[in-house]
Amino acid sequence: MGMVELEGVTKSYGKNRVLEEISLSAEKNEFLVVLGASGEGKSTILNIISGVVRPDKGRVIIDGEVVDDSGKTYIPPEKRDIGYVFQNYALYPHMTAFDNIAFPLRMRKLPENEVKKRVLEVAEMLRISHVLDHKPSQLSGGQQQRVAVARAIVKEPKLLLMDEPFSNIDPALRASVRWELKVLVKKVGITTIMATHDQEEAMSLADRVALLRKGRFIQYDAPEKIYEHPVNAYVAEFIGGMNVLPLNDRLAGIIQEQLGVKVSTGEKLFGFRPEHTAISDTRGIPVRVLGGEFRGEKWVYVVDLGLDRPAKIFSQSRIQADTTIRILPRRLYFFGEDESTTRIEEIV
Ligand SMILES: Nc1ncnc2c1ncn2[C@@H]1O[C@H](COP(=O)(O)OP(=O)(O)OP(=O)(O)O)[C@@H](O)[C@H]1O
Repeated sequence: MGMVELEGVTKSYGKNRVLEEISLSAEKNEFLVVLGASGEGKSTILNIISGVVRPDKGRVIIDGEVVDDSGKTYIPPEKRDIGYVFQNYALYPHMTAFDNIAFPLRMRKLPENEVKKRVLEVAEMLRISHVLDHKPSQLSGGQQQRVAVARAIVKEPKLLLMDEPFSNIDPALRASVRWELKVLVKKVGITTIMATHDQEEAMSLADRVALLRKGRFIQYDAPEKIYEHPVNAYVAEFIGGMNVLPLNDRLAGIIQEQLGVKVSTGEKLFGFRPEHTAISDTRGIPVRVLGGEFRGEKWVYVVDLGLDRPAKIFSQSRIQADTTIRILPRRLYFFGEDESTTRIEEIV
């Protein structure tokens, strides 16, 4: 049994069905990311786990204890031993960083010398010792986030929940703050569930990603597995930006002739990743180069395959716009009528 289990959780707000029989299991010390577009219900999931919101149906189990069975059993948030980092951090504005972090310990009536010891320890770990006498308004976004994380973990909870914890941090700093946070939660050894809409953030942090869409988890797996084996065209595009394109008779013919892969009837879409595409002089799918952008380590080109939408490819060298080239994807994905993945073909 995992540290956190959701079993068949359903939640509606009025007529708006937000969660539909979702189940989830996070192992002890796992870093789980709930990924979904805005409004898909990520915060609702965290709120159900923390106990702020109750499910209509299903059960919530933390460390083997049923904390909500959507009936009589309901353990309130303050008794669930959870640390919560809110999207806007929700620091108490009139308190110093020290007092913010100390707050959950003082609520538990710990002796003041113990409070001080623990606050100083966690502040050092998060490198905010020098700003402990500052009020939130005197802190940078990154420092505020660290105070919020410190406040959430200072009582050594069983579980850490974080709702979009990087959204208020300068994009240039996000990658390093993200990395620090991952190192920290692994060092402390705490089961973490984080909500985000940012697939790159999810991929870089998660042991496993639970991808939420239309009230359900459509894929729940390690980031590499989702990247390599997306269950459908939506996941393929959302995770890592695969080119997903309609498969007409002309393209099916080119794929068979040039890449040696026979297309089956019923396969309606095909896909390939920009980073899996080589440019070939001898064979491949002919495309017209519409334009490109220099990104330092590579060029990103938009190319036209004669379909209703263009594709992206990466290249190490400059290609003239308006020329026709041949592209050779290393791996091709095929999707059926309902857009689920039918097969993956390695091109040799
Ligand atoms: N208290 C509430 N009353 C009514 N509707 C709500 C309530 N809380 C959330 N909702 C609705 O439930 C849906 C899911 O909201 P939720 O905040 O869980 O999504 P989210 O994925 O976290 O989105 P975001 O990333 O924008 O915060 C939305 O349609 C939202 O309007």
